[in-house]
Amino acid sequence: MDQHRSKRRKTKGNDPSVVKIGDKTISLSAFLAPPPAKIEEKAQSAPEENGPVIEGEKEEQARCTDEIDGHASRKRPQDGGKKPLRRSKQERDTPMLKARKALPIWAYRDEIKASLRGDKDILLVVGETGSGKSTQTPQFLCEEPWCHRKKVRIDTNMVGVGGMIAITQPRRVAATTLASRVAREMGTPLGSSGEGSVGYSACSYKSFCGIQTYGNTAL
Ligand SMILES: Nc1ncnc2c1ncn2[C@@H]1O[C@H](COP(=O)(O)OP(=O)(O)OP(=O)(O)O)[C@@H](O)[C@H]1O
Repeated sequence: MDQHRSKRRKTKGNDPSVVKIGDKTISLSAFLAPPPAKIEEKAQSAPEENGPVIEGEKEEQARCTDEIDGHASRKRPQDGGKKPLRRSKQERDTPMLKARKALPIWAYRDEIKASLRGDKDILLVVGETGSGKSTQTPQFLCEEPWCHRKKVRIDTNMVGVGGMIAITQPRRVAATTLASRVAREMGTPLGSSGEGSVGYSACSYKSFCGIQTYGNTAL
């Protein structure tokens, strides 16, 4: 038994990569050492191992200064081969924001916002059905400083004015659907429904949007 075992496997000297089976000596060094080409390949891919970069993200990193909803996102200086620059979750476009950006009206958002600055009070927007007039225009405008709620003095009283966008829809179902859609796009909960009107409290600027059917009073 001992003789049989010693015949099966003997190593030569202290070299662990050499195995002796019977009267044959086999060197495993070629199998144990990684091939040189692979080492080179690994060295090249090493920086990516610091943090996997999602496909297309490199491009996005380069476009880090892209405007998102009118706010320029932060851009970090190139750090010479350190960890790849990654955009935070908030900076990445959500599927909803991507869908908004794909609407025809998105390209005109700056023009729409600029048109109502200064002393201009009225803007008529004409666009195809589904181009984003109802869902997007209020979201563009509620970011404007003039749309924010302000306190003004009337006689001796300080009163809050502005901070409201009223949107009319001819049918209650249409109003509810629109309110629900815009609330989802803005990431705000739907407001409580008042009698004969539907509305949602909107956006972090504390503006308020009321979506109404004709004939109802503003929220
Ligand atoms: N409730 C909803 N669910 C899913 N997508 C919606 C919803 N409401 C609107 N959308 C999407 O938003 C896009 C813009 O809709 P919006 O109502 O703003 O267009 P519109 O220009 O006002 O159309 P219309 O002239 O018919 O009122 C639609 O094309 C659709 O893709």
